[in-house]
Amino acid sequence: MEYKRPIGLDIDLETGVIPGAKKLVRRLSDLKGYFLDEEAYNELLKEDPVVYEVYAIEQEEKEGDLNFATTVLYPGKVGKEFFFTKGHFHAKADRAEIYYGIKGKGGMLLQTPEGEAEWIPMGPGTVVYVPPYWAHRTVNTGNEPFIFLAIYPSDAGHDYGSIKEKGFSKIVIEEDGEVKVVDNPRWKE
Ligand SMILES: O=C(CO)[C@@H](O)[C@H](O)[C@H](O)COP(=O)(O)O
Ligand SMILES: [Fe+2]
Repeated sequence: MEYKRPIGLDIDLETGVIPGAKKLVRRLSDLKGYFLDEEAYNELLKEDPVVYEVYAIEQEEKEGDLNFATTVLYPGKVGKEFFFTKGHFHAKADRAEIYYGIKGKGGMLLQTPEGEAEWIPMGPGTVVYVPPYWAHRTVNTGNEPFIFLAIYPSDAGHDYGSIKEKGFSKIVIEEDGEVKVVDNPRWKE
């Protein structure tokens, strides 16, 4: 049998960069239709800022193997809504995942297929278990990059469709200088 070689790498804990990883960049223009305030979205689109970057070390989509990736989620808001990742179910919906907070301040919105949502605040050292079947999106509620590591089955895949269409039942906003998790007025079951 041919064995794969082990990997040992140092994540840059200041920048989130994983040496040799595949880099993915998501700009505001990649998130069209995701934010509530369309006017604020179109205004900020003139600058089209980078919202997040992902550094991933991925294996073939085979049962039993693992991928890992850091995400660098930049601070910012569209209207009242904090910058977030697209959010997804896994294509193989029963695949779980572990997140680990490295730097900055934020949290994770999770949601069942029925739309039951949960908010878990995250900072450096926070570990989050994403159970099978839960969609997940991270949100930066601070004013520096929010950096975290994700470890997930290499055959999990991403299913962005239903979140893109319906969003999460909760949104994370700044109101009166406070972080609030409130009902999404546009949520439709
Ligand atoms: O959950 C995973 C992998 O299963 C993370 O690595 C995200 O892929 C990343 O934080 C970007 O978020 P999305 O754009 O994929 O929602
Ligand atoms: Fe995931």
